[in-house]
Amino acid sequence: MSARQSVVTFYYHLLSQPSRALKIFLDHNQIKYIPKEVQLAQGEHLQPEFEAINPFKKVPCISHDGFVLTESVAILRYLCREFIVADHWYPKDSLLQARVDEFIEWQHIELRAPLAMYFRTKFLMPKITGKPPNQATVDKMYKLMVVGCDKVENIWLKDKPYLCGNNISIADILGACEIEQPRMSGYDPTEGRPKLKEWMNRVKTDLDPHYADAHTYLNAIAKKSSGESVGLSKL
Ligand SMILES: N[C@@H](CCC(=O)N[C@@H](CS)C(=O)NCC(=O)O)C(=O)O
Repeated sequence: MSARQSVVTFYYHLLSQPSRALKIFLDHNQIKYIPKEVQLAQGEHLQPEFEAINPFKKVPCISHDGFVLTESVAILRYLCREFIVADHWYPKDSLLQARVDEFIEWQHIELRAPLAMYFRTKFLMPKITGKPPNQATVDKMYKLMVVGCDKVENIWLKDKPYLCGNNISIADILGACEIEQPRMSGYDPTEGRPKLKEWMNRVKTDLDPHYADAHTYLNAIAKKSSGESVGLSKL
């Protein structure tokens, strides 16, 4: 267990993919934390009080015994060092750890960027601004999103049950939370991708009830015809 005495203070919002990944990891590993939901729709993250905590004005971030850390990947690695968690989450073995790092580095640009941008341009910004989406941008993001999801199906999951080998790791939590995001804008990456679908089910089974809990709000939006009739008061 951590040498530090205080519990983690966790700033998050559940429509944020990396926030969900962190919440699932904290809950699953029974790491005590004080939850601080940051109301993005109300611009709470832009207020001086939050800026004083995270100058980047984004979620997630944590504060642990006065040590503030941003960036979900850095936070997950920190938690794996500071708390007693099973080795498979971020293996100490150099080669196994390198495989986890390989996915985490890859996913920022090739998975997270297009999936998040598709969600943002097709669903989120029209909701916020009341203006129709820029179709050319939506189409561009759609194509990149399909390429990213195909790479998960055909390369990352080609011959192994989890993204980085035979065991679940922080890569799987981060990856699964990204894959969930475009469902809110009407695109389900598991359709037509059997390996990805099986892997998502495997990850959910491993992490429930915490996985389902973190995705309650997202599932409600995804269910209602791409969220058209769901308000974003909690965003
Ligand atoms: N690379 C960061 C991404 C953080 C990020 O982009 N957070 C988004 C939500 S997913 C946010 O807070 N956006 C608010 C804004 O940009 O105004 C991480 O992985 O933690």
